[in-house]
Amino acid sequence: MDNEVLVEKQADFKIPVTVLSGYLGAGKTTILNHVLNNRDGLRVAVIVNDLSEVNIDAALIQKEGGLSRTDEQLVEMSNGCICCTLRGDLLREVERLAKQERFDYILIESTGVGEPVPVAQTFTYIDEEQGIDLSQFCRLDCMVTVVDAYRFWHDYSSGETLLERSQGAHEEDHREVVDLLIDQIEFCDVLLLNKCDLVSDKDLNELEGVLRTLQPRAKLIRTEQGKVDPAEILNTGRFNFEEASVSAGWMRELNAPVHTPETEEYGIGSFVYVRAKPFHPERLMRWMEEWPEAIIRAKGIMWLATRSLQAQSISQAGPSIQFGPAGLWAAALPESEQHLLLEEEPELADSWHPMYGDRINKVVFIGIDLQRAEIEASLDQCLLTKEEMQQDWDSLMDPFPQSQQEACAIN
Ligand SMILES: Nc1nc2c(ncn2[C@@H]2O[C@H](COP(=O)(O)OP(=O)(O)OP(=O)(O)O)[C@@H](O)[C@H]2O)c(=O)[nH]1
Repeated sequence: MDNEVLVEKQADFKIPVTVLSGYLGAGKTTILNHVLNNRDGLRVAVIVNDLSEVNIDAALIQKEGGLSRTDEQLVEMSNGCICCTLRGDLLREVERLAKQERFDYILIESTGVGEPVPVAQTFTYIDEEQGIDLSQFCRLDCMVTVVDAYRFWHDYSSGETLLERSQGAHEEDHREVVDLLIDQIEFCDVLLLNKCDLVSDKDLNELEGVLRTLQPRAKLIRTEQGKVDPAEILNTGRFNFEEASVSAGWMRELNAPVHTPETEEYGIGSFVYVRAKPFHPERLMRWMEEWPEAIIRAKGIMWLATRSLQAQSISQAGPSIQFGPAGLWAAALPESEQHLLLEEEPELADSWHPMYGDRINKVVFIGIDLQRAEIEASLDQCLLTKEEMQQDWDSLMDPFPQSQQEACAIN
């Protein structure tokens, strides 16, 4: 390569970044150490985020990761989470490391309670407040989520909040453990199913089927003691914000014109419930209180008869059911705005109801051995009857939360 080409190539170099997420104890540090010990001469800068003051993971990596003290660097970010309170610090730290032009790679271990989307946004959007555009120096290469194969179902069905486990990122952190697990799984490029040594083949196959349905785009790799080929998570070129944002299984199902059934071997399946009729709020509430156990994940929008202006969103994972306002229906907008919207989104016009416009119930259900006909029939019972359709909908009782602030767990 002549010198000019080489200089140009170096000027274009953007340091690749891999982010490891995954619930507490899933095996992130173990994986990081394994990758560092097999890094094949790459000069790596590592950022380790810990919620507590004492960064134990950093100490372990320092001891076991074999980083060269002269050529490489370990940065500890403690006492907060890089997806929220320490986001600004992450921006500045990555900018500082990238500008040194000493490293070939940046590896980040997020806290176990960190959400991947805000971390990915840190690399994708210009931060106006700090005037930093990380995309000038870095290229987010791969978002990795580590899943603990042994603890998954336990954590999934525990019904506990992070605060109840004393794992909250702050005193107001009311997130449920299962919602965090699902957020981490639904936004990633690679899923590492770790601790496979502790689970039978049959259970692993079933869990793998569930994870693939929740997250069809990511590459799924089984690991034991974090032993993964570094090439699977470094310099993969897999990250793409737009693709990752719409990669969740429920979103694909919702947008897929034709539903392709998953493998039936473990009875894992999904379907979309679509009805252009509103729900009777009290009957729907009762249905939700008796939520069928076979449903692992549900997500979508709902139309309550008492709320003709606003769509409601529903998001369920295990015992956690979140329900709350999701914005105005297009049919509730002034006519001029409606026209503009319909011009911009012609597919909205295709499904426009002459009386109710875009108001609709559209919910994806993912589960094991889902009794689709039964679920649909019982939900149909919660829709307004023919007679109720003619009555005053506003006079119905509505037990659901009224505002976004009130939006809460139903169970
Ligand atoms: N049996 C078994 N144990 C594992 C495996 N991977 C990691 N461990 C153990 O699980 C525990 C937690 O592993 P870590 O790598 O510290 O997990 P982490 O995700 O970094 O944990 P936090 O930083 O607390 O979120 C340690 O005791 C590991 O030795 C595995 O594949 N099998």
